[in-house]
Amino acid sequence: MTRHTKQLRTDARLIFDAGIAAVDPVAAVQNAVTRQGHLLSVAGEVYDLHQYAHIYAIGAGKAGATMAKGLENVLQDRLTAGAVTVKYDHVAPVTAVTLYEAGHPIPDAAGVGGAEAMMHIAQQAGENDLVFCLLSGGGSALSPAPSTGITLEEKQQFTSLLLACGASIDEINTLRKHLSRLKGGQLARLVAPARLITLVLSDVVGDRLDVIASGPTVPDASTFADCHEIVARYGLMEQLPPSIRDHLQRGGAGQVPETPKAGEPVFARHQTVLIGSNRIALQAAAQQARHVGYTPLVLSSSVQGEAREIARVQAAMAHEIRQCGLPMPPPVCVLAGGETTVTLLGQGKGGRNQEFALAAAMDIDGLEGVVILSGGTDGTDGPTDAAGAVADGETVSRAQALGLSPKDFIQRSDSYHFFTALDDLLFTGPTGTNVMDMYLLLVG
Ligand SMILES: Nc1ncnc2c1ncn2[C@@H]1O[C@H](COP(=O)(O)OP(=O)(O)O)[C@@H](O)[C@H]1O
Ligand SMILES: O=C(O)[C@@H](CO)OP(=O)(O)O
Ligand SMILES: [Mg+2]
Repeated sequence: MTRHTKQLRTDARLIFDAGIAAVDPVAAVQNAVTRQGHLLSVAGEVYDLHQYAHIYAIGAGKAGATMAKGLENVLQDRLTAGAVTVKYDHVAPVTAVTLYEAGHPIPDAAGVGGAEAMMHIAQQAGENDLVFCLLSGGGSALSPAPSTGITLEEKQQFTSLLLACGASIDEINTLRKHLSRLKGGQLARLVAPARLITLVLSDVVGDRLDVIASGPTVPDASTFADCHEIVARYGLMEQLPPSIRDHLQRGGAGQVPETPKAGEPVFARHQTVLIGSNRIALQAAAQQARHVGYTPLVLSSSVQGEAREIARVQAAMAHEIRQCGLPMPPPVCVLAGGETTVTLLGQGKGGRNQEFALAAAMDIDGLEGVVILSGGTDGTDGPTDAAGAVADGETVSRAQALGLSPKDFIQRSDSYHFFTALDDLLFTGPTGTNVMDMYLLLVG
């Protein structure tokens, strides 16, 4: 006897929400940073607040406002000032910190204003000051500080080129770091000699600190030589705006200083803490799954690849569990996370999670007691107002009854309208956090 699909759907949503709650930036900051009187404890290290004249908060990222809020809750009147850039509308009620709302993924003039405010604070912070840097996904586009000679327009043009060429976030950010005055550890140079604590919410597979938001406060292992390789690999040289080509060429010839490397004294007074990640979200979701009666199985927080292909793997697991109880008998909740990609096929509307759910629906057609939920933890999947979508074994037959062909919708990259018609989009609203996506499979 399988659990009713409706119950599975309710449970899937509960499990997804528990994952998101675990990486809520306000809570995550307050878990990592605690205060007792004048003693501040940051992931095991203790700071005596009496030793610091001023405490500042700088940073950038989609979760910047909620991270700042968490820090204000802990530091209260000890926080002197701050400048944090967030994506438009990703705000939270903060008092000491000034929020700059700016464009993402293409940087804009508002972002330049935020980056300048952040660099100003970093520069004026002295030996007796403490600077918190709050970083989350989106931080790269939200902190444009083009190297001398490069205009914002050129950087915008270049960003569009980069995002469309198929390069990985690691490769994209290697280039960004070498065209910036603050990325790739250069912000740490400005903060020194002040004490620096960086709090990071990871939105990249592997949680690499030098990749998230282009690692403005950590050592950068990449070089101008790497930039040249990437430009060659994606055939970008001809399309580069002239100032950018010139800058990379001068960098390659040793005429522009490299980003700071590991071991440089600039990182001596620096602590970095990863406060939230996809793995942390999955673990909390798994706990919730157990709580509502499923055996949880966390597969991986590092899923990457074409959304519609990854979805087929999850659907295949559904078949195996249903048919022969392997790798575990129902009720089971298989959890995975990461960030897929979508090769667009048409002009429709959708996101990688909606596409995932649509592809999964086609493969679990007719299966009883199976629900698949795919959702972005930031609450916005692609250029839509949905976080993702939910599919079950009846999704395809319900669509067909409405005269809709799932295959046509996939071919038009129009998963949003497919799930709109079925009323199966997943809505959370902007969550204030951002640790990539979660893929849940429930077999009851
Ligand atoms: N019609 C569509 N169908 C499926 N995916 C889409 C569609 N349009 C855009 N996307 C995908 O949405 C992604 C951007 O999603 P978004 O949630 O804004 O990213 P992030 O949260 O990582 O910044 C792009 O990688 C793009 O491939
Ligand atoms: O800011 C960035 O560099 C990346 C990774 O952290 O985030 P996003 O893909 O959201 O722009
Ligand atoms: Mg998103």
